[in-house]
Amino acid sequence: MRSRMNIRITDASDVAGLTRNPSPAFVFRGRDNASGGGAATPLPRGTRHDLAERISRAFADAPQDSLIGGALPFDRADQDCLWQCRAEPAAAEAVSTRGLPLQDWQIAAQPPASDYSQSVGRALQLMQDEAGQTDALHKIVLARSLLVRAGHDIPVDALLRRLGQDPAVTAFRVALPPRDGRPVVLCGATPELLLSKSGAEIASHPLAGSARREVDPAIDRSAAEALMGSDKDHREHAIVVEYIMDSLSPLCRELAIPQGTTLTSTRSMWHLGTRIEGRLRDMDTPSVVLASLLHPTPAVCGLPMGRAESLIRELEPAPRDFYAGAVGWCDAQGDGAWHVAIRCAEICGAEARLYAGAGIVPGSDPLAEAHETGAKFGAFLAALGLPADAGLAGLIQ
Ligand SMILES: C=C(O[C@H]1C=CC=C(C(=O)O)[C@@H]1O)C(=O)O
Repeated sequence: MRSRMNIRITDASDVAGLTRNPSPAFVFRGRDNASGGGAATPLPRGTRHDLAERISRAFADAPQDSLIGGALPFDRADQDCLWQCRAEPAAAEAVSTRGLPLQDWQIAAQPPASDYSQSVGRALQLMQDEAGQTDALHKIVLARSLLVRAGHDIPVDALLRRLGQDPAVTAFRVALPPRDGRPVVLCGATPELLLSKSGAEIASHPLAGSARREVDPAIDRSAAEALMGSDKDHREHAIVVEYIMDSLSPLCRELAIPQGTTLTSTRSMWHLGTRIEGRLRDMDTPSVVLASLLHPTPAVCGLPMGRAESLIRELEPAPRDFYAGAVGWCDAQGDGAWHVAIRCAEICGAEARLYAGAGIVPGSDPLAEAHETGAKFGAFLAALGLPADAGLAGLIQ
């Protein structure tokens, strides 16, 4: 199955269609190399309610090598940001590394790590108070952000190149709606496949349950073993797998978990992961529509979903926008790959807002969850040339 692509779209106009934007509208760098090019046009914006209709209309008169790609927001009521363009073979490009490492930078934790721990504590208290009730909260994923300000514009292409050096991730950049007339991009390196589709075959590879990688190989191995033996992390993980199996099963004639739950890793994190594979009943449903049906999984939201969504709104100080949404691409046959938009930042000029979240279930420890989010910032911070442990500032080591 073709599950990873390298897509580059050039010569895009901005989302509002007001100005020309010379930067690519979307780029995905994974194991397979493929790319799209030519003029990218913004799809009319809308929500998941009219997504299938907009996709079908967009492909109706488009050439066979046409692609749609971009970002779905975390909040299902918000508008997505999708682009249409023609696919073209991947071209090797020289990327300047000028601007990295960042110079004259400052980092602000928003909220501070201690406030984040308090919110985790509140969610845990709520779970305890509601235990046994109908509609009780079983899991919530709470996120925090780091605002990085540099003394110069952040070079997104160079950053993408550095993020893509980890073979376990899909590095991406997606042009978002401009802010005050200035270009905004979502850029990151996600390890989590929400959904890929090739013909009737689909796959999903949810991750939940995490431990920070260690430099010393023996300590690193024990961290992995502790994660694999952790009841709390397996409960946190199983909620995601069950949700995805339940959501996909009505759409599939076959659905299986061939290898069970295994350890997976990026260069900076260990995770529990479960690859799910299926065969669709109706192979004409486009991958982006399937992704929007699955999103948001309890790897980024919680269970029950509606309760978790409203508590996230209450406990997180700022809207997530496209963090914890989905990013990906879809071709005219409906095939494509959509990834969970994590380990990423929204970048505008000299500013990047990095996001990281952690799944909370009964038994979670507020301080450990703050550390976990701190560790999840590590890969992005390192790619910017900043201290990888800057997200741990303010936490007792
Ligand atoms: C929500 C994030 O990670 C998710 C994916 C993998 C492991 C997770 C965890 O262990 O909490 C999260 O569910 C994030 O990185 O911002």
